[in-house]
Amino acid sequence: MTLELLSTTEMADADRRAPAAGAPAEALMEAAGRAVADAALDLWPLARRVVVMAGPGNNGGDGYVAARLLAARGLEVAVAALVPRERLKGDAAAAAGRWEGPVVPLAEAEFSGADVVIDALFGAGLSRALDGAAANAVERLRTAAVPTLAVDVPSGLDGDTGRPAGQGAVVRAGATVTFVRLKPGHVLYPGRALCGRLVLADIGMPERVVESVGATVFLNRPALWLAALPRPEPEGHKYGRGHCVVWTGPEFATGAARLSAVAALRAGAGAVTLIGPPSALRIHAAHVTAVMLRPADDAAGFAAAVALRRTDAAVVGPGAGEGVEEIVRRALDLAGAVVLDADALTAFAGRPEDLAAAIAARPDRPVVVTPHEGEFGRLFGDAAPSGSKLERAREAAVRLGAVVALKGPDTVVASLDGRAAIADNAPPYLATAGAGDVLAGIAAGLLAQRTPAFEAAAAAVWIHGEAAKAIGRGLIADDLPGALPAVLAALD
Ligand SMILES: NC(=O)C1=CN([C@@H]2O[C@H](COP(=O)(O)OP(=O)(O)OC[C@H]3O[C@@H](n4cnc5c(N)ncnc54)[C@H](O)[C@@H]3O)[C@@H](O)[C@H]2O)[C@@H](O)CC1
Ligand SMILES: [K+]
Repeated sequence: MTLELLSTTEMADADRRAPAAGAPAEALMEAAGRAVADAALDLWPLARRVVVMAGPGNNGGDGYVAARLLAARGLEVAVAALVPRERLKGDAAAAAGRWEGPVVPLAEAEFSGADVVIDALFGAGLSRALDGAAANAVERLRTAAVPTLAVDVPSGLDGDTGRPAGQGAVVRAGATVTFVRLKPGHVLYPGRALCGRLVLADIGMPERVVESVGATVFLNRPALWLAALPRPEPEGHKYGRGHCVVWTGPEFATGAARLSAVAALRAGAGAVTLIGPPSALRIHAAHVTAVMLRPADDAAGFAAAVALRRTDAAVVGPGAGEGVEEIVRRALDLAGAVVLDADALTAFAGRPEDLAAAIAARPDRPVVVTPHEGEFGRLFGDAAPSGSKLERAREAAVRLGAVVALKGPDTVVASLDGRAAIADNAPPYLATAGAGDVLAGIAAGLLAQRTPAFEAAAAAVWIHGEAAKAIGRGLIADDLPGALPAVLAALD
């Protein structure tokens, strides 16, 4: 699968440029309709009766093409039209003109007799809520519970945000056929769930047209960052693979920091040191062997411990405890790269500009912040970025001057240069206590080896998801570091 995700504006741009590049719009529509018909036959081979809901634009045009091709294959097809055919324009009008079967007004369509409903009401570019006969049809379709194949997106879904356009109704599809490239709304929740199974169809859009729109959002897959991952040098020294430090909080909350430290080591850091109160280090000593321990009672002690040896990456946050602002500041002062998570972000609750200023004081050294939604909300307080998850992660990256991994089932990694990666490989059982601490450690382990920040964060997110998949149900965070070698080996 190609990695670029096209925004609806970029997709419309590509549509406009296609004819000059040798791909006339009517040929693209014919190919799109054919892909829809093929998917219907493929996914529901026993279906005999099909209702095609056709909207006022080109999405409806694709529906008319699919109707014609399915009828030609002997299926009983009726079109349920949102607007009379005479009101269609351009290619959609031409496609509707070639449909010789029955057309009923959408308001009068009967879904319960159909084996499959094809939803060609609206495409990914819809910006306002479905209303009138369209909204009503979505509700009737829901109660009829007929399998539904969506064209481009389930109608009502905003293809950029993955949320209902204008907070209106959205079709819940069993499968969705989209064209040329996936859109962010196919991957971001709740869109991903509403799409059902995704089919990406090649409709003959010239590749150079897609390249010319300059996509900046990508599916998070190895091809995006593999070339940036460290390759151990055969003659390398352990410090050549980077030294990572992890701040540990008090003795009764050591687990999180330990998960980060072990994950950083597993991700390939040459050496990892836990730094913190001696009482906490005694607990760590009972659990870890390869991780080094260095006592420090406060921020000054932390700074002294960090300064003892070159520190290529630092993790502050997992199990750090309250009031770690000063530890964060020292880490930002002294370490090569810094990963801030959990308590480190909460220490700046409602003061994101203070964190941004501390980050700005160390230009050219990477910072990755890894909030979940709760930490994100606390950090930004009343001035929290709004919009889709993609927009919020991107705005946060710019405001903080850091790479942001906004976690969840569709983790978005946003860089400062506008690139973003959306993950689609996290299994649901990854939502478990301590999993985020492991993610912070993987990112730090990669950063310690000089992986650039965006690539390190995106790779960490993907690797973390794959490790979880390898473990399966019953996963606890303690299992994740041990699952990393197999995932990393598969990348070699
Ligand atoms: N991307 C591509 O390369 C191709 C796209 N095609 C199809 O073209 C579609 C996009 O076509 P359009 O841009 O015409 O988009 P739509 O088919 O979604 O229709 C948009 C039309 O609906 C109107 N509208 C928007 N919101 C409305 C609302 N809430 N109530 C009533 N009317 C509303 C708009 O004013 C506009 O006229 C895609 O979804 C896809 O199915 C294909 O035909 C072929 C190639
Ligand atoms: K649709």
